[in-house]
Amino acid sequence: MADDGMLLNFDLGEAALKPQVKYTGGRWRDRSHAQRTAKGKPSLKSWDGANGTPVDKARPLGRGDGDDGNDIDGDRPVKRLRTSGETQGRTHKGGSDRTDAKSLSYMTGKLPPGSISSGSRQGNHQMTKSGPVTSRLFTSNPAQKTVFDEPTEDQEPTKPSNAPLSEEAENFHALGLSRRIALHLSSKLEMKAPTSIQKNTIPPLTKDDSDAFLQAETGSGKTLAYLLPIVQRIMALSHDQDGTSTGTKIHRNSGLFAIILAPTRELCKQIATVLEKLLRCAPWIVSTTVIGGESKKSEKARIRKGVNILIATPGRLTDHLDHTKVLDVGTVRWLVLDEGDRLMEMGFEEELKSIVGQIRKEDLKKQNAEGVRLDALPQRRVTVLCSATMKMNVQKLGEISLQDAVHITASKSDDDADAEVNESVFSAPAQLKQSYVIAAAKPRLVTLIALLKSTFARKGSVMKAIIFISCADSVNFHFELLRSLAASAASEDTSKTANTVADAAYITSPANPKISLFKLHGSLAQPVRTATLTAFKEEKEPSVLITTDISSRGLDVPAVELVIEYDPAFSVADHLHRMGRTARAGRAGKAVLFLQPGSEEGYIKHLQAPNLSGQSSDTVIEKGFITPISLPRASASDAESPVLESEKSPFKRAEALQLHLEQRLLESEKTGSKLLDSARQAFRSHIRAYATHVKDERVFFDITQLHLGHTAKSFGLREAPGGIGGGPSRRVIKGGQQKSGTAQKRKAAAHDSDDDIPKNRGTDKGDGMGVTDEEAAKRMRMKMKAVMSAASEFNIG
Ligand SMILES: Nc1ncnc2c1ncn2[C@@H]1O[C@H](COP(=O)(O)OP(=O)(O)OP(=O)(O)O)[C@@H](O)[C@H]1O
Repeated sequence: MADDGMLLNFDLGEAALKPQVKYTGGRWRDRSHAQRTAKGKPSLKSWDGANGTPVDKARPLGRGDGDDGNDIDGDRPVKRLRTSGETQGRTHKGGSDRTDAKSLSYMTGKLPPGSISSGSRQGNHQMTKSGPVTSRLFTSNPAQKTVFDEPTEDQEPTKPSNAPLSEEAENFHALGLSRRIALHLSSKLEMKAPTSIQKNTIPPLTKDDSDAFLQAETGSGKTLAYLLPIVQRIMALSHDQDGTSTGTKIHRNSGLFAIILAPTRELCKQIATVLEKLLRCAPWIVSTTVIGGESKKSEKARIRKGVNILIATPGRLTDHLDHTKVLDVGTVRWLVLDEGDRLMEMGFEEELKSIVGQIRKEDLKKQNAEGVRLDALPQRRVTVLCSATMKMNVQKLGEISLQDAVHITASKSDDDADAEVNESVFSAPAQLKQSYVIAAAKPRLVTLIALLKSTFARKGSVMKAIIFISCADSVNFHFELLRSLAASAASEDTSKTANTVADAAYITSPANPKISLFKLHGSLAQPVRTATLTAFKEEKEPSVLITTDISSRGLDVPAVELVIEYDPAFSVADHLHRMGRTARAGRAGKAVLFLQPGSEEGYIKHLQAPNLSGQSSDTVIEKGFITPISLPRASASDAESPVLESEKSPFKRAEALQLHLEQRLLESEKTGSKLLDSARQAFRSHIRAYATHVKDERVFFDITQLHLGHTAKSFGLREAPGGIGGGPSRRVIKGGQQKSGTAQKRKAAAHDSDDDIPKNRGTDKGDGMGVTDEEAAKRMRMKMKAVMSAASEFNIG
């Protein structure tokens, strides 16, 4: 019975069970009174002997909130027993926050309506007959310290800080771009005026030959800020400002003039798309990508045919520099390092040094192979470093790559720019509405579902949302858990996105009966990654992308209106990049950060975000589960979705949903769906990933404060699985009690599927998102060792 999900959810207090006397006949009030007198309980108020304080009486066996029409307390809301250490001050409207065994078991299909099972409650756990326990959702959660501000009246909408400037004030031609480009931007790309960073970048980069460090908010148009001057100056070889031909013909074999490096394949492809659109006004200029995960042979062939602008991941470019003889960097005038801090963070320092070194080593050719003078191009090699945030490692990258660089920001004056640098206010776009939810570990999962459910309750309120999760295993699990069962059962789909796109369950509403669910992480094959991202961008129905930090940088999907950080980012800079997937180019957007009560609450102040609003998981659950929850259909042929209709209050629905999810996991063992295994694996990787927050922020994300049992519940597990660093199966990390085998720890670290850590650079020299090899494992161990110093009791470094 351990795993059959038959739960006995009765609250009998701490006292030993006494034999029950059953009273029949007469009025229910008299029966109730007699029953209570027999138990020596004169009134409904009881006394908590342990605390010496009066407490609300726990509900007797088998009496519900009216589920069975046998409610002894009539309409009076029945409160649950409060136990020590439990969150204080919760008042759940509409009755008890717990769900009776009877209704839950009925809901999970294990008990017929009307039947009652017996058992005993131990602490805050529910016993099944054979002993294993399942912890209740709303009890024994750590108390939250944060006091939420009263919601203020609707304020004036904040003026977007990353929007294009007004057309009257600025235009691209006035900044020094040719009429041809300016016309193309306004007529074909619908860009009439530049953004601030474009306004400040285009003039110096089109006229001067200095290196530059571009820094501006997410979604402020940095890509075009560096691309436009490059295209302008290459075009100037063959056409003057008014578009008149200079008589010089430039074509794909005229030389490689610019190399753009970006940390992920997705970002490279995105930059390539922007550039392709731009080059439609100068089709004689040819660009291409060289990125990991694609055929090196065809990349070589494209390089041989000739290319003027190359977009690459550092690993793959180093590979081509070493092995592709036709790759001549003598004519290269620009090296752009997009998302510079991320490039360094991913461990590409050696590759970057090698690339910069090789490009500098080559003599600068003043004319190309055909003898065409390259005077319109910079007379020295220009390096442009680009990021929304600046970490210390960017400084190092600057030292490696920049010489006499100018620092260009979106600010109006140099003074403002200095202030930005000094104060490190590389903030989120002003119009982005930032908020956080304090959710304890146990109700985290249902809180997420409640948030999504209220998000999609109204048609058109949100079209696209992104959920950030710390590691690939956890992304896989949450995708499988939240997808429609009918879709996974009937999987005859052989397309690339067969396992990464599905209909969502649980979060649909009458207004949005179809919501598409997507998953993306670095352990997926490159064609799957590309197809999934394209499908997400093109999806017309409301859609949710569950992803790792692989999507946190540069990804530009303008229709994203909501970002949820279900697992907090590993650093504040990453947090800014994640939130920056919404509120782009002046659009509105919302970002919600999940934090747990306790040390994580300190992160709120650390963020120093203006107008950051907070709410409790109770509030989210109340809003989200105000209407019944649709459970997934068991098969495609089921006409109606089963709905949790028997549960009437949002909190009862939340508990019922949690039990349903736990039940699904247990039943998956029988059906062979591997959901339980996936949950266990996700849990392990999640714990490991939690230990990799940057050192300065580990005071908030303190692994010693994590309660493994409670965290397991957020993965639908009834107990914490073993295998975290090779230790025993049930552990609570507290006070450095943990010990585990080193060999297994190394193994665990080496197989961590966290996308934040490059794994594949020893062999394919790609972008670090692929199969683990020995060298990568060694580097990873070193990195893990470094980041794990504060978690030594966890011993997985
Ligand atoms: N002048 C402009 N007018 C209107 N839209 C623009 C303009 N410039 C860029 N955009 C749009 O703004 C969005 C964000 O641009 P981009 O991806 O270059 O931002 P970014 O600053 O590089 O962001 P991140 O730091 O997140 O990578 C894109 O959808 C782009 O098409």
